[in-house]
Amino acid sequence: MENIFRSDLFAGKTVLVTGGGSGIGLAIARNFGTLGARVVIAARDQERLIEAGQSLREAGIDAIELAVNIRDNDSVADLIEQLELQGIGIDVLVNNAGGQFAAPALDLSANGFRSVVDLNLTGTFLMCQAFARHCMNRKLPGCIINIVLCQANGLPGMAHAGAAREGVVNLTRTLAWEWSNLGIRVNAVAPGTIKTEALDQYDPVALQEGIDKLLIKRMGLPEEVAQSVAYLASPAAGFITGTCLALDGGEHLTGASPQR
Ligand SMILES: CCC/C=C/C(=O)SCCNC(=O)CCNC(=O)[C@H](O)C(C)(C)COP(=O)([O-])OP(=O)([O-])OC[C@H]1O[C@@H](n2cnc3c(N)ncnc32)[C@H](O)[C@@H]1OP(=O)([O-])[O-]
Ligand SMILES: NC(=O)C1=CN([C@@H]2O[C@H](COP(=O)(O)OP(=O)(O)OC[C@H]3O[C@@H](n4cnc5c(N)ncnc54)[C@H](OP(=O)(O)O)[C@@H]3O)[C@@H](O)[C@H]2O)C=CC1
Repeated sequence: MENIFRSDLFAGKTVLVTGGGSGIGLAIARNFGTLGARVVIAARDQERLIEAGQSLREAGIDAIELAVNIRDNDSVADLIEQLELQGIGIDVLVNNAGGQFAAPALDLSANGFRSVVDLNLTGTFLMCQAFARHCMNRKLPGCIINIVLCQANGLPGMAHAGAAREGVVNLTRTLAWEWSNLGIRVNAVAPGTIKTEALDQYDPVALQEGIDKLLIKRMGLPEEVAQSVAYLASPAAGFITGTCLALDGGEHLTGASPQR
């Protein structure tokens, strides 16, 4: 996919992408790297992360891998501490790590519901808070982009994820208010169905039914998400905060297809 941005747009900037070792997160990291940024990719699976980091370096990108479990406050604090010890300042945080499983609401155990809220909502909050403190320490502005899900019309078959991600959209607005005085812009991107390996765990028939309902009848590409995120982090979006950009072929109008 053609990159519409200037190749030195993020020169001198460092971007931290959670879940940057795979799928959409890796595409986001690669895109920022291609536009001149140093990228830090962070997730749990070290083997996958190192492989992803190597692929970025082979493409000439300055990339660093670090471990984090965003559900664990100590792990999040440790990530930021390691960066600060190495003298690495983060300018842009992309909260991409997340996920869920499909299950009817009546079948969800309390622990299953809690684990998805914990990952997607609490984990995102912990990363945002640690980043805002990091910006305060540096006395520099910052930018947060939260990757959510298209959940505007409800998310049948994924009640936990819909609730958690709607929570992140509201959190995005609230943090935009609270941290405006720190010069931190906070926005979200809500992708619809995006072609990544992670989709293998969903019912292909249900996915196709969703695509058939769309106004733009195809899956989105990770690179399309990456370019939207780059736009929101760029000076061109300097007047934008507290928004959620739908990147979903119209799914926010047509409604989600029930997952089974
Ligand atoms: C259209 C699609 C668009 C979206 C695409 C994407 O998002 S792509 C991205 C796609 N990538 C991903 O989605 C990957 C991300 N997924 C994950 O990281 C994890 O699976 C997790 C956060 C969902 C749970 O993490 P965890 O370490 O806390 O897991 P744990 O093992 O400790 O279980 C906790 C509770 O959850 C329950 N439970 C778990 N799985 C299932 C299931 N399949 N079924 C039913 N229940 C399930 C489990 O039984 C337990 O409850 P119990 O028995 O004690 O009452
Ligand atoms: N593909 C799609 O259609 C859509 C995806 N999304 C969202 O976009 C994001 C990326 O999705 P995609 O690339 O497709 O799927 P992936 O499963 O490849 O990405 C999820 C990433 O999150 C990381 N992650 C999960 N749990 C944790 C944790 N506790 N701490 C740190 N990192 C964690 C994973 O790495 P590791 O396991 O190594 O920790 C992985 O890299 C997810 O939030 C997903 O829900 C939203 C809409 C649609």
